[in-house]
Amino acid sequence: MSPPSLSTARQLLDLISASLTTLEKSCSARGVTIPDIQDPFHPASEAFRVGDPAAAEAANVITAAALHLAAIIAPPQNTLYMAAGGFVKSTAVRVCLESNVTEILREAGPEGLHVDEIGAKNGQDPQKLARFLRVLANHHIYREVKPNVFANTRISSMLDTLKPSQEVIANPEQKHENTFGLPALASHHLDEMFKASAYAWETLADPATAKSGEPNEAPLSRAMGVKETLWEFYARPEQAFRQRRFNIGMQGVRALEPVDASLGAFDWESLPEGSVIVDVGGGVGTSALPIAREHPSLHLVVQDLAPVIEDAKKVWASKMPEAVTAGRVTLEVQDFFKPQPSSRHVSVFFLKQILHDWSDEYCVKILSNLRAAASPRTRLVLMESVIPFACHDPNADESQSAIPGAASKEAPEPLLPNYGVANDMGYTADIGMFLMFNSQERTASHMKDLLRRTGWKLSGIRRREGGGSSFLQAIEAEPIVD
Ligand SMILES: C[S@@+](CC[C@H](N)C(=O)[O-])C[C@H]1O[C@@H](n2cnc3c(N)ncnc32)[C@H](O)[C@@H]1O
Repeated sequence: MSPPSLSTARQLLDLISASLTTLEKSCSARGVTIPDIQDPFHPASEAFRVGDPAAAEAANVITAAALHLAAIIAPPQNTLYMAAGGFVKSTAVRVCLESNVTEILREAGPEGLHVDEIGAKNGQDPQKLARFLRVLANHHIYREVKPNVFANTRISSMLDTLKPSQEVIANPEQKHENTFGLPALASHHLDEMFKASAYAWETLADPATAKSGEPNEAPLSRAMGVKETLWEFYARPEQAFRQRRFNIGMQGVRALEPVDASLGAFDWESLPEGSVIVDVGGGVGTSALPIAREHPSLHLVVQDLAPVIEDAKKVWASKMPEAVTAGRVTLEVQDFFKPQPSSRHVSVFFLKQILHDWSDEYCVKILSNLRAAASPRTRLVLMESVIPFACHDPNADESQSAIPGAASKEAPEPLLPNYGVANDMGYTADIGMFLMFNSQERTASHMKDLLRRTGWKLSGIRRREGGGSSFLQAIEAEPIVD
C-alpha cells in the first residue's frame, strides 16, 4: 500500500523549511544575515535576498508558500476581508504617511513613542491615530511596543523621507523634494490612484466607458470629475504639487531599476559600426546613456516630445556632451503617433515602458508607424513587464520551443506557477495602469498578438534573473515579411 500523499499544507511547510535552509546557507556563505523586522530598512538590509539567485529564489518560495499556507488555514472570511478591506489598510498607510509618523518614530528610536506624543508633534487626534497604527501593526508595518506606544519596523521605515520631522511637518509642500522617491510614489498612489480605484466599477458599469481605451475616460477622470488625461489634469496650475510629486515618484521607480537595464536588453555588440538605434519615447535618454557609453560605434537617436527633448539636451550636456557634438547621439522631437522620418535606415527601434501607458488601439498606431519605417533587417526591442498567468500555461512548452524565453519560470508545486502574491507588483502595476490611463501591462501571448496585428513577429524574450519576476523583460520582434 502506498503511503498517503502529503497534504498541500504539509507540502507548503516542507517547501518553506527546505528553502529557509537554502537561504541560511547562502547567507552564511556570503557573511550576511536575515534582518530583524524591527530594524530600519537600508539597501544593505536586503543583501540576504539579492546577490545570489538561489537566495532570491528561496526567498520568493518562502513568501509564496507562507501566504498560500495562511490562505488554506485561516478562516476564509478573514482572507476575503484582507482583500475586500484593502481600503482600510490603504487609508491607514495614507494617514500615517501624510501625518509624518515614520519620521517622528525614527527620531524616537526602537523604544517607540506614546501616541499622545506623536499627536502632540503632528497635530493628529491620538485616539484616532492609535487605531490606524494598530491596524498596520497587525501587518508588521509599525509595531505596538507596549499599549499605545508605537515604533517603526523595516517596512514602515520605507515611508521615511529621511528629513527631520519638524521640517516635513512645517513644509508639507516641500516634503518630497530631494528624497529617493518611494514616499512620493506611495503618496501619489494613495491619493490619485486610490481615488480613481473608488470609481473603477462605475467606469466599467457605464456602457459609455466600459470598453473604452481612451486615456481621458479612465477611472481617474471620473474620480476627478474631468474629461482629461492624467497629463492634462496635472497641467492645471492648481495641480502643481501633484505633478511634482508624480515626477519625484517616477525617479524613485527608476532608482529601483538597474541603471544599465538597457545594456542587457539586446546584443548591441552584434550591430555593425554606425548602426542606428532609435529610442522611441526615450525621455531624457536614461536608457540611451549606458548604450552610448559602452558602444561608442553606434548612432543613438533619442526621440520624445519637445519639452522633454529640451530637458534631454541639458542632461546630455552635463553627462556626455561630446556624444551629441560628435553626432553619435541625436536628440529629436518626434511624436510616436506620427510617421517616422522616411530616409533613415534603423537597425533597432527601442521602446522602454511605452506600450504599458497605452491601450491596444493606441499601441497599434505606435507599432504600425514603426513597422512602416522598418526594413526587413530592423529589430524591435520592447522593455515591458510581461505578466504570467496565475495558472500553468498549457501552450507555454510549445511557445517556448518556438520563441526563446516566451515561457516564464514556474514556481515548484503546489505553489501557484507565477509565485502568487510573492510576485504581486506587476499585477498591481497592471491595475494601476487601468485606473490612471485605461492602459495595461500585458501577458506574453497578448504582446505576441499585438505585435502580429501590426506586422511584427515576436522572436524572443530576455528574462532577468530572479524567481518568476515579471518586472521589465526585453521583448524582441522582427518584421513579418510576406
Ligand atoms: C513612461 S515614460 C518612459 C520614458 C523612457 N522610455 C524611460 O523608460 O525612461 C513615457 C515617455 O513617453 C513620452 N511620450 C508620451 N507621449 C508621447 C508621444 N506622443 N510621442 C513621443 N513621446 C511621447 C513621454 O514624454 C515620456 O518620456
